[in-house]
Amino acid sequence: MTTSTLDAAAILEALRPVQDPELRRSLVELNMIRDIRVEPERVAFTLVLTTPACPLREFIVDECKAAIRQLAPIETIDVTVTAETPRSPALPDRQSIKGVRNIVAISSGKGGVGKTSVSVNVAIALAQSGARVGLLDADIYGPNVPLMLGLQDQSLFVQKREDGGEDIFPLENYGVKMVSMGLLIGRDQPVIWRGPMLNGVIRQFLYQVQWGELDYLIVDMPPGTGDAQLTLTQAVPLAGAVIVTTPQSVALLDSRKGLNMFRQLQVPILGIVENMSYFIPPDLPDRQYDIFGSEGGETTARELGIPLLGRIPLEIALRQGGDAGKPIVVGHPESASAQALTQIAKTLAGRVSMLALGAG
Ligand SMILES: Nc1ncnc2c1ncn2[C@@H]1O[C@H](COP(=O)(O)OP(=O)(O)OP(=O)(O)O)[C@@H](O)[C@H]1O
Repeated sequence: MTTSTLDAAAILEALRPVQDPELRRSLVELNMIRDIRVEPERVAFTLVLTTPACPLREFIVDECKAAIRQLAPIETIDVTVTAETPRSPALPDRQSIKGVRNIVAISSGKGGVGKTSVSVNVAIALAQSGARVGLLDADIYGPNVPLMLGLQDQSLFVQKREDGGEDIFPLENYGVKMVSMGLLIGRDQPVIWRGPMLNGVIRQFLYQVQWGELDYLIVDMPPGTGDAQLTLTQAVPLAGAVIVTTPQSVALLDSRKGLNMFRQLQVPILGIVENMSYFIPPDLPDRQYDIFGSEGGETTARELGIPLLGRIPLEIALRQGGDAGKPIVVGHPESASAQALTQIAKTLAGRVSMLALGAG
């Protein structure tokens, strides 16, 4: 079959009924189909997704090919997939960070639930998908991000500007740019900052870092709902917040307090991540033990009307990866927890784009 009777306009019309499954709008109307080329016996075009981490990439490509083949039985259809991540809307009383399209807060009601592990692995998984990613470790009470990224022995480069201000340059590993309050404060210094002083530091920190162009800035928040959380939430326009819980704490009031804070400040809740959901023994990786029951996260998410972004098993390799500065999505991408984290990153990216395009 040749393509002699076809032109780019015909291809575009054939693709018009194909919808973005999440946005439920035509790919053509969303300007996601570009650069159509019709050659003898071959059609090629570029598909511009709304996030490099699109969870439905393959599905959309297949739908496009099927739609074109309904028009004519063309064997060779080459689709070049790229992405342009939309920018979260600006808010009148909040100051955006230059070059940063979407800021995502990772929070938890209490400490030790795995918030930092989720932040680090999700950031790397997004970078692995091709996104430009930054990670801001704002958890001054447990600044473990540098350790988990294998950057604990480095120091931040701070440069004085002519106007008297300072520029802070992020460190980078596994494709993720990172700054940590911990690196700035110094590891041996006790964190004695309170209220106003801490708030000033957080603000300085947000706007002085030279991130460059980022699709996502992941912020590892301090646990709970204190001053630091309020400052962060009120300073920058957040694309949304993720709440990390464990099966035991998911039903507790703690995490609901966090939800209420974000709701009151009009920050969209992107979803709940249930960590340490079940146990996978290292010597029997096909087994899974639901130590705490298996319904908690799902039930709570449903009750609260918030998506459950995913459940991450308790796996020794996850802790070991964090301790060794080689997070599990890098060290053991085949493991159940790495796959859960990668899927969470994709779902999250999809939600952020949906909200940015006003389709939440
Ligand atoms: N799914 C998991 N499987 C195994 N170990 C885990 C898992 N999630 C977290 N951990 C381990 O639990 C400990 C606490 O995790 P992490 O530091 O990510 O939690 P956090 O909520 O950020 O804590 P903090 O409040 O201290 O910042 C770490 O040693 C981490 O490696």
